[in-house]
Amino acid sequence: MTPAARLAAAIDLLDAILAGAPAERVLTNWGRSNRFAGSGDRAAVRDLVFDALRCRGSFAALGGGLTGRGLMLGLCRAEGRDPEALFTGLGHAPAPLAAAEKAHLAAPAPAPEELRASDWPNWLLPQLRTDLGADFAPVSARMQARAPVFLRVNTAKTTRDAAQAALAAEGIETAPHPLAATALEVSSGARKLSKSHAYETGLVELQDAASQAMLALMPLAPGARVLDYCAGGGGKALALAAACPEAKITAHDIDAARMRDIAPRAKRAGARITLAQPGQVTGTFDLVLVDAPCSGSGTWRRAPEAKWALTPARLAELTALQGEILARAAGFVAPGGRLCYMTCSLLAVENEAQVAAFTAQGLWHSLRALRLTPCEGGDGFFGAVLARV
Ligand SMILES: C[S@@+](CC[C@H](N)C(=O)[O-])C[C@H]1O[C@@H](n2cnc3c(N)ncnc32)[C@H](O)[C@@H]1O
Repeated sequence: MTPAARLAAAIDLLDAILAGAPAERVLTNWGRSNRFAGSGDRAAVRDLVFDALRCRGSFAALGGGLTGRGLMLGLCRAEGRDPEALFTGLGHAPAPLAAAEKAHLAAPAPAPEELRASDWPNWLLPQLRTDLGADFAPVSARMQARAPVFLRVNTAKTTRDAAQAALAAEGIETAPHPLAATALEVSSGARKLSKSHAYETGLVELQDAASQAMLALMPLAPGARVLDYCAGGGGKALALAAACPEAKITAHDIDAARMRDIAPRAKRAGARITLAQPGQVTGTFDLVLVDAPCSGSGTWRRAPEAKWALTPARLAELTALQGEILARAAGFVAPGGRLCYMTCSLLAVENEAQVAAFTAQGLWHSLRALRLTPCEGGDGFFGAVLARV
């Protein structure tokens, strides 16, 4: 496919997504019904679609409208590509520019800070400005770019240097990342990863560097009993198992289906993780981790659709749920144990305010907390370690 044909495909897909269809489904269906498109084409079209969802506000403003075509015109303008050379109507290229489009593209663009702000949901802007303070502008700029691909080295099986060498031998170039001693940032060859020997034999796992940095917060003694109360696909449980192979780790989630990948992932990693059925946790634990359901605002570079789907009502539901889960999970902490609360959110209402509300009852206090934003390289993340008063 030519670059112009890829733009034309992305325009159609974005129109379907803007009409309410989920991006992943739209992309999968397009791949199935356009078998001529090779893996390079599919990846390029996917990147165009996700770039446009991430920068939806600014591309629409630059391109002249919130439509697939407006977004792709905005992308061309943001990247300094000449739309007239691509929108030619020849072959599979998008139709040539109309007079009104030419006039819009020739008019001065809004100021960069106005464009960056428009890539957040408008209703959330006051909250974000308050919560991020001086970090608002740099975080907004980071959130417009694609997230890096990070790996966690499974230190139960190998070292970071050895994992890096094994990956390089398979054409996957990486560099150590300062956020965590286990983190490697992939600089090329990311698409080879899932079929690589290093990945299949559990030397590395996909995990954001900020997520890895959060694990350093957690007190882990050999033999500790650990409960990952909101385990999902087991990212945190697996990292805990790698950091402390002697720990006795139990994974739990309200939705058993979400935990279905834990067994194969643990097998690959050589980790032992016990699964608890929803609501069937028994006993007490030295460490209880609550990686709470949240807005995911710290991960919106990777999941930009979620950014536009969040509503004030959903955020209120999530914060209420976070408080309930924290209170329930606290009941599983053994005397002298620790409760660790985490989110991948940038919003204080899900982070500091949640910890403040929990500790205000006077039964628990916060020992330490860590807040990371994409300015440190990884996703936005928050973690706090709590102990009984
Ligand atoms: C942020 S995700 C967990 C991600 C996971 N820890 C990881 O690292 O891959 C939050 C999880 O909380 C689960 N959850 C939601 N409500 C819950 C509840 N009341 N009790 C336990 N888990 C819950 C969701 O099903 C979801 O899998």
